[in-house]
Parts: sequence; C-alpha cells; structure tokens
Amino acid sequence: MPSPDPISRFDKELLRAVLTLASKSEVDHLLFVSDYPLPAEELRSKSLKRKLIYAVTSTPLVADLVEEGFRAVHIPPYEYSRMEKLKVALVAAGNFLHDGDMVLCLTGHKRSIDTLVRIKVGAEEDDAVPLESLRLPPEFDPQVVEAVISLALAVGQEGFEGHPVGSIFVMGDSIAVLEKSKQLTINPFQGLSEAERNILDPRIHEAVKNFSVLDGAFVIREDGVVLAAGRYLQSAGEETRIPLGLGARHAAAAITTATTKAVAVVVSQTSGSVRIFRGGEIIFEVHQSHRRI
Ligand SMILES: Nc1ncnc2c1ncn2[C@@H]1O[C@H](COP(=O)(O)OP(=O)(O)OP(=O)(O)O)[C@@H](O)[C@H]1O
Repeated sequence: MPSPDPISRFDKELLRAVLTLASKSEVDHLLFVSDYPLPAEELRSKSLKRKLIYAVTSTPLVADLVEEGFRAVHIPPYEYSRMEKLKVALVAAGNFLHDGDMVLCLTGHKRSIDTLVRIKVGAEEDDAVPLESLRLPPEFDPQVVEAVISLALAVGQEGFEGHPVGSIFVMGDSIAVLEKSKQLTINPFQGLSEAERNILDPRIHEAVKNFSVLDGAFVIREDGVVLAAGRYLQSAGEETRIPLGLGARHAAAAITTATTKAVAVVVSQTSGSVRIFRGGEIIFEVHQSHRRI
C-alpha cells in the first residue's frame, strides 16, 4: 500500500462533503477510483461502507480490501484522463451495478480527489458510459472479458518493442467466428493444451501481447481459451455504421459482430484507442491520453 502523503485541510473537507453526499439514500454506489483507500475514520457509517466500490491498480490491494469486507475491482495501471479512467472502472465494477442505480464516481491524483461524476446505470440520456449494452450475456465469463479488455489496453499503451500495434480480440460465438474467418499465418496457439492457452492465466499474457503484431484477429472462447491468432475476419457483405476515419480493422470487427453473437475488442494502431463492438456497433471506447509509444 502506498505510504500516506500529507493531505491538506481542504482535501479532507472536500472528501468529507462527498462522503456525506454519498450517504444519501438516492446514491446506490460510491465508486472510488484510487490506489489510496479512504481513511478508516471516514468510513464509520456501515451504509457508506456497503456502498463503496474500490477500483485499484494493484492486485494485492484488491485482495486486502476484499478481505476487509469491501467490494473491490482491479483496473489496469495505465495513465488515462480522469473520464477514461472512470469508464474503465465502471466496466470493471459492472457486476455490482444494476439498471437504474445511481453511482457517484470519484477520482483524483494520489490522495487528493478532484473529479466527481454522477452516473445513472442504463439511463438512455447518459451517453458517456452505456453500461447497459456492455453487460454481456451470461455465457461470457466476466473475468475473461476483464482480462481481454486489460490486454487490449496494454497493447494500445505499450505496443510492441516501442512500435504502436493494433489488434482485434473476438470473444464468444467462436464456431461461427471461425467459420466466417480464415487463417492468415500459422496459428501460434495450435498444439498447446486448453489450460495452457487460457487468457485467465497471466503466463500467456506476454505471448498474446507479442502475437498482437501478427496481422489479423485473436479468436477467444467465452471461457477464455484462445483458439487462434492471425485470423482474417469476414470483411464484406454487410453494411456497417462505423465513424468516419476508422478503416478496415474496425469495419471487420463491426461486420463480425453484426453477423455473429461475438463481441470484438479492437485496438487501433493509429491512436491506441480501444473500442468494443457488439451487434455491429461500438458500445464502449477508451482513448489514450498518455501513450507510452
Ligand atoms: N478483415 C480483417 N480481419 C482481420 N484484420 C484485419 C482485417 N482488415 C484489416 N485488418 C488489419 O487491420 C490493419 C489496419 O487496417 P486499417 O488501417 O484499414 O484499419 P483501421 O480500422 O484504420 O485501424 P488502425 O487504427 O489500427 O489503423 C491491417 O493491416 C490488418 O492487419
């Protein structure tokens, strides 16, 4: 856990004011996106403790917080703008949220908070985070979805050996996806046992990042088994509605998800942005603000 930095009186008062707001009955969850857990003396109220969801970048810290009885989720440790960070945290915390819930999202820099955003889950007028459409059918393992999004964010931030790379990760409805695509190069995952090529095993994360330099897409089963890399996806025969400026990679993700039940996570080589496609449309996007490459 990071060592405590001095916290100013103003910071303390601001935090206290937000926590008072968060205790109100209208608020269902307080999503606190910070690696600096709240001081115990601010969390005396049981109802506030129940509403709190921590989103932190350290896996051991998640385990510690869960042990202390908190709800906590892991988010990738990359630098994003405040809004992008909140979006990633909302997706990670998606399993705790229900339609109509009001979420206060709080973040900042180190121990000082500076951003408060109020979100109504599933509200149509809220176009910042369409959580409703992101909640995937039960056959998608949430841990697999989180692992794939984390890997995509890593590929977008880190690239490969100092060069930006792009990729597509297609999850779910794998039989249909394989039928509608073809192998561009030798499938590097062929010959490995299913246990050895499950995305939930951190040991294959480096391999996946390295294979993202291959042309084409990864095909991943709902349970996390990587079936193939280097697949060329169907890229014609469907109308797509993707924003101007996005090219063949994004169009292929749109077409594949329009013609199957799969979800595709696309990393743009040009910008490092990560977009999730479902049913032919973009349902979520995160833009890089501090790209490392
Ligand atoms: N049908 C497809 N299936 C899998 N990969 C594809 C497909 N079409 C294009 N790609 C991959 O996308 C790469 C980039 O293509 P293009 O520049 O047109 O995409 P883009 O949507 O603009 O994405 P980026 O922002 O990454 O450049 C290609 O070199 C190829 O590796």
